[in-house]
Amino acid sequence: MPSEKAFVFSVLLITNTKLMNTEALKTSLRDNPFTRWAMLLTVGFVLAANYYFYDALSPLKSTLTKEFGFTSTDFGLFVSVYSIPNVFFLMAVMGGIILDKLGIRRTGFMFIAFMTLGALVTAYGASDMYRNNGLGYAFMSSFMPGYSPELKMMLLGRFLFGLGAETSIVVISKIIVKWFKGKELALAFGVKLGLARTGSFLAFNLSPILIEAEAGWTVATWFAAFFVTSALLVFLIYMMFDLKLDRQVEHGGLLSKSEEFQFSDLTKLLMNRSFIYVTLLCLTFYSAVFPFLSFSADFFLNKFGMSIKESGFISSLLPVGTMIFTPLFGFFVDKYGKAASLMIYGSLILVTVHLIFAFTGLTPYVMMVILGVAFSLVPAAMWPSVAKMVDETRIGSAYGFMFSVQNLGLWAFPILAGVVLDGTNPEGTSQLDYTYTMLMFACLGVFGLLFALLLKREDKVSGYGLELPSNSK
Ligand SMILES: C[C@H](NC(=O)[C@@H](N)CCCCN)C(=O)O
Repeated sequence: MPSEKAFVFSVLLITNTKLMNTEALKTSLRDNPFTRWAMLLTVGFVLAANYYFYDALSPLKSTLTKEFGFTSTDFGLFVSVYSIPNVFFLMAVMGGIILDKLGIRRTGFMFIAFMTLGALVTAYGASDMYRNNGLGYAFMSSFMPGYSPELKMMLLGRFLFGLGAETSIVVISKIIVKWFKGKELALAFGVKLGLARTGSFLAFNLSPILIEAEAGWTVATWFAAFFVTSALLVFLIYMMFDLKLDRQVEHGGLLSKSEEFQFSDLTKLLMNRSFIYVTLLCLTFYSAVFPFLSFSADFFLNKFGMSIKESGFISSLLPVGTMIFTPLFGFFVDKYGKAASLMIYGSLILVTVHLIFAFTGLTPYVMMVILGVAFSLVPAAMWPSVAKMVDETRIGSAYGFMFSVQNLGLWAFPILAGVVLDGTNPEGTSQLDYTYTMLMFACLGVFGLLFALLLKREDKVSGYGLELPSNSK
């Protein structure tokens, strides 16, 4: 009889605990749509600041030449140094491993802090305070006299910025999965990209206005740096909610021990042909877009004789297009599939637009919107496709690896674009000819197209179902 009572008591206890756990899950913060989307907006702000800073100096290339004597190669170096920590120290991959070990809050804070420090150092390197023999000026003047002390300090700043920025994107992807898994995940990814691109859009339009400020053109660089600093503060708010959610679901974090990165995972990834093709597409496609975007305002300024403001505005049409189209194509991929085909169409459009830029004088307004369609088709189809090829528990390592490979292109091609520009234009020329630079970007697009075709062909063999709707796999 006592044992019978004990049995009934245990059953009641287990049932009660289960009920309490279910209740906790039901009422956790992530189950409240308002809180979930508010969290997306919070981390979206961090991403927007990240993308704003990345692009803030692109419409100011001619200003940097006027103020500091930057050549096109110097500008290319400045753009590309962002990628050095991610290519040569595999920071995006390492960041993913650190993320698995330390969790979202500590990793996020650490890398966004690096990003902030880098942004502030860059703005300081361009400031009058530094140029009037400020801290570090004498040191930066004491070596490599071929490079100005301004350029050297700004390179150091952008290096630190890049070290933090890429891993913070990986952290934010994990955050989206944490809050939206089993809910509106694909849409959330689309909106996240849209918010990120809002940062680029603002950068191309605000920087040309801010350089006209009474306090001097460096208001543009300080504003960008303070935007990133505010993102660090906003992330602190996110951390409070993240902690609360973790307490509610009674887990230390989203990832379990078995999800931790192992080096054998990388070997498995490298044996997967579909993954290799999508990574190579990521490398070539993004190398034909981001480095192009960094030079685009200067290209419009030189080819069409536009003002800094107008050329910045045209560049910003690319992110505007993506803000609208990426969530739409994401929705399409979820519902109807055709991801591999969309990547082919996106690559084809990219090549066509770059060739038009190289050889014709067609209005860049329409072309940039069309390029925005290409830049929505490929990302909207690419990132969810990786989730079909790679086990969900390895998705962080897979994205980290892709980011590191992609950064090889984001490092090399801005430098090459600058070298090609300097090499094909006589020194001191008043109007730069971009034909060869544009041809270089078109060639990258051709390689992207080839990898997209191979990916579609491979999909028939591997059976990952890239052409099928999201929920059918
Ligand atoms: C998601 C993807 N972002 C990236 O690929 C980053 N590794 C590079 C970002 C560089 C410019 N901010 C994207 O934006 O589509």
